Amino acid sequence: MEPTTPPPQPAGRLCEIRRTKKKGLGLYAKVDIAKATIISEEISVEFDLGKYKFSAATWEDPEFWEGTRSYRLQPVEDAVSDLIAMYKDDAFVQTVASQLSRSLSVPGLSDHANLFFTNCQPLKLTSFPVSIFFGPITCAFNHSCSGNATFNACGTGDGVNLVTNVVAIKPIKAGTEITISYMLLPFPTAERRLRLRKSYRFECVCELCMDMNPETTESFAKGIALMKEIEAPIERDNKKQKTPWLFFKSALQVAEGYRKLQIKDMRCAVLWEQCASVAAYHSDALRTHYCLRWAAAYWNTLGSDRTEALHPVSLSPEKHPHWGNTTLGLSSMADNELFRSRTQKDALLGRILMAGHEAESYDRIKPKEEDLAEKEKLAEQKRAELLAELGEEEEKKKKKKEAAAVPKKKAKKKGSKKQNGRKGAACGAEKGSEEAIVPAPPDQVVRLNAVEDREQTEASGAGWEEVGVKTRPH
Ligand SMILES: C[S@@+](CC[C@H](N)C(=O)[O-])C[C@H]1O[C@@H](n2cnc3c(N)ncnc32)[C@H](O)[C@@H]1O
Repeated sequence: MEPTTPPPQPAGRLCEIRRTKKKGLGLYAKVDIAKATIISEEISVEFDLGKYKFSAATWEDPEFWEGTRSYRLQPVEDAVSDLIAMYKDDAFVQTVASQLSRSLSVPGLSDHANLFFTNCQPLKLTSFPVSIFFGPITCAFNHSCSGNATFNACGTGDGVNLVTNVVAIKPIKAGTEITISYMLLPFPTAERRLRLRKSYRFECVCELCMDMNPETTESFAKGIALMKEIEAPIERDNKKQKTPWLFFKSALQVAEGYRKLQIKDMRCAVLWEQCASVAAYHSDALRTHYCLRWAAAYWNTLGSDRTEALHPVSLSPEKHPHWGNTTLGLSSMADNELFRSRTQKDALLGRILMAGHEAESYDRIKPKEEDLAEKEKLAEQKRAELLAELGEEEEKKKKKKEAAAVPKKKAKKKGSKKQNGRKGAACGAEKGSEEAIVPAPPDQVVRLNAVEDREQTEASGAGWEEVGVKTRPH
């Protein structure tokens, strides 16, 4: 018998809950919804996943799901009893949790554990893993491998509650089902379905999975190949000892790749934010700027107010003496008298962050020609100073040697010829004090150039990738 369609339930101004054909309940647009509109917003429950010892392995482990009542379900039970205790006054949480709690004490329950998890989303916010237990509206959004909306979790600012909002990533016509992607699924259809089955225990019936059109499949396959290609540097650097520098370098490539693929979700925002943190940590204000702008632009598209929270990222926790402090950037602004007042600083940072939705291309932050000329002049001066310094040093050493050699020379006149032939500096010293400032031996020149190159590059930011990876301390 066909299930009776429940009367539309109030879900908000823009969407309502209805019965779908094959997926139980779902959310439908009541009106035409423009891209980037916040469709729903509600308080959700946040868990510290670490506390319940859910590792990525458990998540993927078929035994975890297949097993009857095994010790593996203990974390679910713990989580549920904590839920009940924590949300005494929340009718929704109480109903779901007590249902789960009852089910959990019956053998053969992996489906119920699954029910719990299908209404949860594992997330890695900041540095700790958390899972979000969705509120009653958010948990009614069905999945699609090419969803027209995305969910997004952000703090309410009180440091306690977590808001989940669902934001349109495409224009959605009235009457269309609103779907989100439960997982990041840059895989071919068969693999996507397998992953969904393993993690969420349903057979996906979304349009992309049902679409056998070779064109779509082919373009999707191309997308995946490209995605793998762009994510390869991070994979590779992860295998090597990952350093912040390497991370930044490959993260930028990935971010650019996401942009080319027109992927616009939390991944992008988080990635740019991480890049910004790395750059800010190293007092690289220009790159901090650049990455923060991208992060802000993505969060904004997702309808998040996280832009506000980005401000602390711009404050470099530690200044590294060697790493390009610029007078233009956020790090130095943070130290400036003018910006000590919080409101002033916030206003300014706000302007900076919001100013460049279409952030300049990476190339544009390379130094201008005239800056380079100026830097070259300075480097030349520095080089001359260093050479002079080295000359003085050499002279001192030479005089010391001379003083030490005089009694020996007297004793062994023949031996002095050999000694002179060996060292240029010593040879010059013997000829007279004007010739004491001799060109440094080749190894010194090389070292000098290396120092100079690095200083120049660090100050300008040019050649950052190549030089940065090799020479910067991590
Ligand atoms: C978070 S709930 C969504 C609301 C659910 N349809 C309901 O009636 O409560 C997730 C469940 O919806 C169903 N579902 C969601 N997306 C689906 C899809 N693309 N294909 C098949 N089933 C889906 C699965 O049963 C899944 O476990």
